[in-house]
Amino acid sequence: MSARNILVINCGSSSIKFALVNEARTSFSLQGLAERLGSPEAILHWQLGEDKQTRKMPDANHQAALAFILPLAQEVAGGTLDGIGHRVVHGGENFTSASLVDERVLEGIRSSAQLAPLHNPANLIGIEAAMKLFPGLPQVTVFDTAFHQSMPEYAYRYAVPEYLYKEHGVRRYGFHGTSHRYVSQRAAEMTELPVKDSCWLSAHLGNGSSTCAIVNGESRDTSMGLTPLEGLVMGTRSGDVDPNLHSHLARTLGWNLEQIDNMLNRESGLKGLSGLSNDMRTLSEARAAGHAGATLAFDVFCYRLAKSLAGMACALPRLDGLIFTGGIGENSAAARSRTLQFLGLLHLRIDEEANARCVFGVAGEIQSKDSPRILVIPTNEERQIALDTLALLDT
Ligand SMILES: Nc1ncnc2c1ncn2[C@@H]1O[C@H](COP(=O)(O)OP(=O)(O)O)[C@@H](O)[C@H]1O
Ligand SMILES: CC(=O)OP(=O)(O)O
Ligand SMILES: [Mg+2]
Repeated sequence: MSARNILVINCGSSSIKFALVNEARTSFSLQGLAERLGSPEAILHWQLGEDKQTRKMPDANHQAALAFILPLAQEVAGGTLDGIGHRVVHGGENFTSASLVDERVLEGIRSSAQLAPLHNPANLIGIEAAMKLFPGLPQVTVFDTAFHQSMPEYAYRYAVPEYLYKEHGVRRYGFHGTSHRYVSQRAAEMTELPVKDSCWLSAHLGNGSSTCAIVNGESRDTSMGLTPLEGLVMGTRSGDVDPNLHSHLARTLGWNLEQIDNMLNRESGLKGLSGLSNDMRTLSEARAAGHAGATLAFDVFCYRLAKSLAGMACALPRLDGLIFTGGIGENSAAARSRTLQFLGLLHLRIDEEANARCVFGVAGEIQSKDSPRILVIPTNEERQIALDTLALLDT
């Protein structure tokens, strides 16, 4: 049998990553990224072999970007596609592993959409567009939530009445599972610590950000919860706030639920704190120019990240190291350094020269002597989704 080709579509909250993955090769024949979607700076980058191209798509949303991306992938793949793997953010308790798309699966994703309002609708747009263009191909969904199904009950339950869990599914699910799983496996390859005997903290820092405690290759706790709003400060999401903020805003400002949801999911985080941008690159430039809001947003982001990592350490029997990944984790040496200033009590110390080297896709160890390992590992959700898709097609 010749090596198979899988097209992977990863619709994030403000981006679409896509890749044509051949099971026999580690590099992608086609890969790309549509980013800053929904803004005047929306732009599509793709790479075909060595050839890099860029196309500005002002104000393009997910649908508009897919209308360009899918035909491009179809053309490059010719008749050689064996399946399509889709990232789906929220699978609730309905899905604990990858699934072949059918009406039941689509309904399951729709029913979880309220819990992931920035994501599941985007994921569905991707699946439906691909089904229309490639009706004969198997479509597979790989869920962010699946990896965290191994959390113990004391980590996933909220301290609210039991019937809310039993009858309404109110519990912590966690997200970014595909990324946390991928980087913990890569960490094993880089360090020769076997997956089955390893204890990692992982920080996935993108537009959405989360931390995870991974013991022997299994998630034991993670910072996101019922929805991808809990936990860290993110691009436009607040992360943790006092739960009474909701009733406070309703009582004092007369806000309705939609206004509160919108403020917490789309107007908060780095964007809300800085008053400038949700994008860490823009904030880095502004910080260098002395912008007070950008400096505060950066500090709150790093301090809250450190606090979350220290909390996650409770789930580990020992600490082998910390992994940084995601757009900010892979590229912002400044954010890594500032975060580690707050983590001295975990004996985590950074080597600034090594830290400065690990940007733009360079993986490596950045700890100083006598510190547990600190790794920078570019995530590759696309490759992991392709592998999961192939594994499902084999069953
Ligand atoms: N060179 C860089 N320096 C600092 N931040 C960066 C850099 N490159 C990308 N980022 C940040 O990474 C974030 C996007 O991360 P990414 O993982 O690509 O997002 P998504 O969650 O949409 O998949 C943005 O905040 C962006 O500013
Ligand atoms: C779950 C989540 O936050 O995803 P993203 O980082 O793609 O926004
Ligand atoms: Mg992402």
